[in-house]
Amino acid sequence: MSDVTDAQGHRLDQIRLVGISATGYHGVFEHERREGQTFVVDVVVHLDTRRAAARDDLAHTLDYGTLAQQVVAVIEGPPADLIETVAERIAATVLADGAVTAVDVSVHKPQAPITVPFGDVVVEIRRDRSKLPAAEPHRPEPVTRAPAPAGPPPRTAALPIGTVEVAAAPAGQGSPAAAEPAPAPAPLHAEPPAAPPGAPAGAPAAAGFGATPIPAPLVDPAAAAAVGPLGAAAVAPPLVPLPPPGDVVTRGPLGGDVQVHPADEQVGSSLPFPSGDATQVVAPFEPDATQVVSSIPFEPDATQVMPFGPGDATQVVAPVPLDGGHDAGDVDGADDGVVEGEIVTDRLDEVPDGPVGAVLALGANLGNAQETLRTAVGDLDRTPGIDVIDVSPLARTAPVGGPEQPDFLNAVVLVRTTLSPRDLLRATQAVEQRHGRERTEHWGPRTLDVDIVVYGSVLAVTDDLELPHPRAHERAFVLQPWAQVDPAAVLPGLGGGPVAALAATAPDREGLRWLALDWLTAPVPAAQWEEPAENDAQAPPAAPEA
Ligand SMILES: Nc1ncnc2c1ncn2[C@@H]1O[C@H](COP(=O)(O)OP(=O)(O)OP(=O)(O)O)[C@@H](O)[C@H]1O
Ligand SMILES: Nc1nc2c(c(=O)[nH]1)N=C(CO)CN2
Repeated sequence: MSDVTDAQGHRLDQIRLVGISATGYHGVFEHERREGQTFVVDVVVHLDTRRAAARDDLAHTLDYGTLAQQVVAVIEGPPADLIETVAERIAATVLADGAVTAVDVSVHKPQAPITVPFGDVVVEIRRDRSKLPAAEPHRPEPVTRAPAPAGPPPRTAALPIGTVEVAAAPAGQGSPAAAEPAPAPAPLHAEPPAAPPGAPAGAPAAAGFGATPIPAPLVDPAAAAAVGPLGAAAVAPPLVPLPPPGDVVTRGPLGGDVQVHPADEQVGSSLPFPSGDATQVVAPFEPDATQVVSSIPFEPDATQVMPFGPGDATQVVAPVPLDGGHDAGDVDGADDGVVEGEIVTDRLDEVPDGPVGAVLALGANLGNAQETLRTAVGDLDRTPGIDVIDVSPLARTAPVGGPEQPDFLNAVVLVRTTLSPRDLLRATQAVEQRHGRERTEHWGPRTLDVDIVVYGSVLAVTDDLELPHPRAHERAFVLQPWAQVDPAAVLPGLGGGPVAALAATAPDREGLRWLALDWLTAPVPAAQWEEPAENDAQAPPAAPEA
């Protein structure tokens, strides 16, 4: 495949891991699921290896030993019908490391059930930060698990709710062949994949897709492929002992060659480091206050800012003006040297270097609510600096708080924005106003409400804008639609966590009824408003027949 370049057009370095083989149970045919066969994988990781080289520090690159184990875990993990799916899972796993710009994955199936003599069958894909994988990364189980039952792993498994933080297996733990099957990745879309080459007409569709407790997200597959799971970039590779220096070409632990290819030969270990210290490439999301506090400036690096992925450094924005006139703790505005009338800006006014994923929650319960929401989605998409990436199914929800009022219609919209957080707030408020929003009563009825649920992984508390939205973590009318459109989403910050799990326990979850998947294009039948079914809060309507 062609080279991958950085923003300046320089070829990126590569780590190649070739010929990793393991037994998997992937395939359309029953005998493939039963007996298993050998799968062979090649991976080319595109990244900048200079930082690691300059510091001679494994923490700043991808550990190829871990990479090999992850590949084996996917091969040996939950069966998929297609090697395309296996390739996506591997790509997602590799891209979960924020140091990686792009990855090429080839999955070979040399014993494929093809009825004519053949040498090999290979699926080769490239995924990067704009063409994201259409599968979830491999997430290792916590190490204290009961032994896996004998025999091939199950054909389907539950959505790995609650396994957002990866407890990576320590280096050398067990042989790869003895590794347990990974939990089933959550599918990104509900479209049944086509039968693989060689499969007879009418071969069963992929059972691995959509067979999760949470219904498959109801999105256009093309859009789904462009949208990364929020949790994806939070997965940090485990650290293992540093290999001997200078092993430019060594034998991989699984027999394949692993090669490190610096792209720029002149770059030596004494290279002065460009702006941005390693501390900026921080840490996966940790729901622990002591972990999320960081003093880094709000300068999302374009290569780190992943749509809906907290791969960028966690940013905590205190209400501090850029001129540094405040103490960080000085939030009361008193004696702060601010001249009345002066425009005070803080980091929420800073424009990001590249597009940032944000999640917007829309609600309406006055007027023609569905029409309002539909128009509002269009308004948002037409706003310069905002691209609508995906829209959740529509939910009818019982009002939470406030006076007695009609039920709401709620939906969640995933956007990518180049606006600063505060400009995004202004833009959403402009859309509210366009639809006649009046603020008369706290939590009162409204023609349109648009809240910013998250903006990248920014954590901020200021007078006019709080991120994530301070009540998002407890609102099923936000969490349920969000989990539908991004099942792997993780709400950052205190009280945050996997959105699907939060949704399942949110106090207002019983008040939610799904209305429509295709609500942007089709009217909601009035009958669905009147007679919500019992206990259907977890189940949005089935996708319309193709
Ligand atoms: N993340 C956020 N998204 C939207 N508004 C926010 C956010 N954080 C703070 N605000 C502020 O909240 C103010 C009140 O917003 P709004 O009138 O929409 O509240 P509400 O919808 O009635 O209640 P809730 O905030 O509980 O949804 C806005 O003027 C805005 O400045
Ligand atoms: N069901 C429901 N309840 C609410 C909603 C809402 O959008 N849906 N919004 C509120 C304030 O933003 C308060 N209560």
